[in-house]
Amino acid sequence: MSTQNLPPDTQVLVLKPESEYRFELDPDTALAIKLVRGKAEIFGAELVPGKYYLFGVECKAAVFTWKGCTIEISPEPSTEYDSEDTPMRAYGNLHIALEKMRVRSLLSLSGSSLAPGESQSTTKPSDPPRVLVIGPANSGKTTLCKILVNYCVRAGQGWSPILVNVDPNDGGWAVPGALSAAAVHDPIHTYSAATSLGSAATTAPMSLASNTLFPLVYWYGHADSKRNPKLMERLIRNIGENLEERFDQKPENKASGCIVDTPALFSSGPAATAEARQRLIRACVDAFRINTILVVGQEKLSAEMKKIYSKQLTVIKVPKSGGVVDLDNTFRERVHSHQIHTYMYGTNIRPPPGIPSNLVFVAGEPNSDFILSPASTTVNIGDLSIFRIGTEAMAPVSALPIGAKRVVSEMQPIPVDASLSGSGLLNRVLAIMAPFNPDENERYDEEVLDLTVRGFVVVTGLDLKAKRMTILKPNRDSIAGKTAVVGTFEWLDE
Ligand SMILES: Nc1ncnc2c1ncn2[C@@H]1O[C@H](COP(=O)(O)OP(=O)(O)OP(=O)(O)O)[C@@H](O)[C@H]1O
Repeated sequence: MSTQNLPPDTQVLVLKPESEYRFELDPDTALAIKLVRGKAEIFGAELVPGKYYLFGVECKAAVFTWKGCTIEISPEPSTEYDSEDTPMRAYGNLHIALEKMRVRSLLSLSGSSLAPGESQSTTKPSDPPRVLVIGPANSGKTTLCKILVNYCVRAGQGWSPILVNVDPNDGGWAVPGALSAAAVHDPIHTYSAATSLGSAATTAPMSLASNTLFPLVYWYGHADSKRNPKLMERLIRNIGENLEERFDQKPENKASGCIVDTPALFSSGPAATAEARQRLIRACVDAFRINTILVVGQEKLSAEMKKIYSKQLTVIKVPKSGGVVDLDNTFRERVHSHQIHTYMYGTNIRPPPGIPSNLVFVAGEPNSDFILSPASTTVNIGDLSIFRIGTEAMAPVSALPIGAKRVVSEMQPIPVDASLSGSGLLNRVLAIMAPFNPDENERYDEEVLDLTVRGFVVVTGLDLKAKRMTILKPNRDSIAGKTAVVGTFEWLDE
């Protein structure tokens, strides 16, 4: 192919059928990819030919093709290679199996007695696929969830599966520390490490954009799911209880089922964590009425799951992709900071040189659609009731005097006085919660744990003398009179 009219530093790559081009971006670098021939997809989301797709914010991803394709890549990223060894055939088969469950479920929900080609004896009311994806750290759990959800919405059957993210390290559609769920109608695009579950429009749930997903969000407040397992468990159950009533329950949506992405805690680990792991898996299985567990790339975990659950549900071991990148803690911390920045400011990736900005798209949409402008306001400290949940205020058990018991439980909401110098609120992310039950008789001590999140703000300034604090928030809504919960995430607006 002629490279005469191509932007500088552009390479043209021909991919063989069932192979993929993998890339990893360094900080502050961007990449544009254009599909020029054939069909290609990124984690299940199809690329439209002729458009430049833009990637940034340390994105790591792969362009996969079933039948072969030609792509243009500008400029050359520091890490890139192509591979014919992918687990996509296994993932595709998995999708077909889940699709069959959806069709059977829809037929049973719409009262049809027979599926084409099925005899009376095999036709019985069927559950939609409710899938739990577990596996070790960096096994590609989130990526597999995305691929399965994307294949589902691309099937052209009007499905909208619910994607649940109970990995607080990931942040889902909100900020890190959040657990969330959303009904997905359109493919999820991968373009930045800060938005692993897609669209920037969803990173500011308090603002409205035309294509906004409306996630159901709960606030855990920490990156490590082992930090407060009881709280994790409670929030997981809360999401499960809310799913039914929150999302549209027309038959196509109900039959679409759900896919649950989990933290790496769920893989093997020291004996001490085994019980917590089992409890969290059990919480997910019960809360989402899971009927299929997918174990990514770990034989031992898959054997363990089969032993415990094989009587009640299907356990399937799925291969790990060789392309999954090992993400270390420094990278994850950087990503957390990018995620909070993205929540406030949106995504603004500068196109590589030579590519006109009007021709580049982020996730298939104009670049400018992804830029948000947050508001900074100063409020009286007393305008906001702030709580933290148990653990952070607790001394470790080993530090307590012999015989002494904890007086604060992991689940106890503790009021935080922002006017005290040691409040620790400066630069902290706060979740602004939905209102308490207006009926006084329905109120209870730990109610704040069960409230959903309306949005997130960051305390960017504290003036103890004037008893005022400066808050950065993604929109102009007033926060006066609201309740907030603080976790352990800090962020500097640089
Ligand atoms: N085939 C691939 N080619 C290139 N990069 C990939 C591929 N598959 C996954 N990745 C990247 O590898 C990284 C880790 O993958 P992913 O987040 O899916 O793993 P995980 O098991 O969910 O991680 P965690 O430990 O956070 O639970 C992500 O940045 C993802 O985009």
